[in-house]
Amino acid sequence: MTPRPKPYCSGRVRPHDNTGVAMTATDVSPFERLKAASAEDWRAYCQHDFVRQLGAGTLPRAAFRHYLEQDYLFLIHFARAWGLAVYKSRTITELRQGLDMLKAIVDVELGLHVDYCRQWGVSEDDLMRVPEARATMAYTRYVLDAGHRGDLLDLHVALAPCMIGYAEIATWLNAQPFLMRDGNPYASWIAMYASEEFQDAADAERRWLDARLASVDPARFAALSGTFRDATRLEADFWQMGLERRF
Ligand SMILES: Cc1ncc(C[n+]2csc(CCO)c2C)c(N)n1
Repeated sequence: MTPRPKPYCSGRVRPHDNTGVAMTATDVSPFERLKAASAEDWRAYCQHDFVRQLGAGTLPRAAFRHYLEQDYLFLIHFARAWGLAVYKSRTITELRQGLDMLKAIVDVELGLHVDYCRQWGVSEDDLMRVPEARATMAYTRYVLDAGHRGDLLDLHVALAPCMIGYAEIATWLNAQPFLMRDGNPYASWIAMYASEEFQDAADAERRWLDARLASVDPARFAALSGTFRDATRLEADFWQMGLERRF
């Protein structure tokens, strides 16, 4: 699959545009500034060994199965997080957005996940019995707590590494020379997150965040950056949990 062009610039400030007028840091989108504030953690998450091995086709199948099992539990808690987004909504538009995400996960994605797990030798009964790993608990409960303590923006920022990270990971993988293009057992996983539908959803989330972040003051931006960094590190821990098959 051909990677799509990035909707935003890379996060580095271009010194000049073609008018010859010096550009400032404000030319970088607010979401890119959020990423830039956690650049090393973001890179460690998006370019984690789990991701690299998945792209190279060398990831042990047992590690991927362990990840898929935990991801089933993860999805259930993410559905709850969108339920919380409904509760935290102040407008009908926000409420409908949360409801649509909640319904998409409950009515569609969980079913697709069960089907996909079956292809990997994990039955629905197996999924029902999976004990929750600590990394799954830590990440999902962190996101729910960020939403409980804060407002809808705090919740969206905590959800951003999930919503946007996977889209960036798929785009990045498709551009890597180490990508196994033929016969990669993980090709359908990469293709799903590289799909136009998924990339469009990530773009919509970037736009939502850019609109909200544009009007926050520096202290609030710093606090949100902390939430974003925490959630990003918890995503990296989730990969590591898969790699080590840890509970
Ligand atoms: C650990 C982990 N992080 C992110 C995703 C991707 N993801 C899960 S739910 C959702 C939004 C609604 O579909 C997205 C993008 C995942 N599967 N597992």
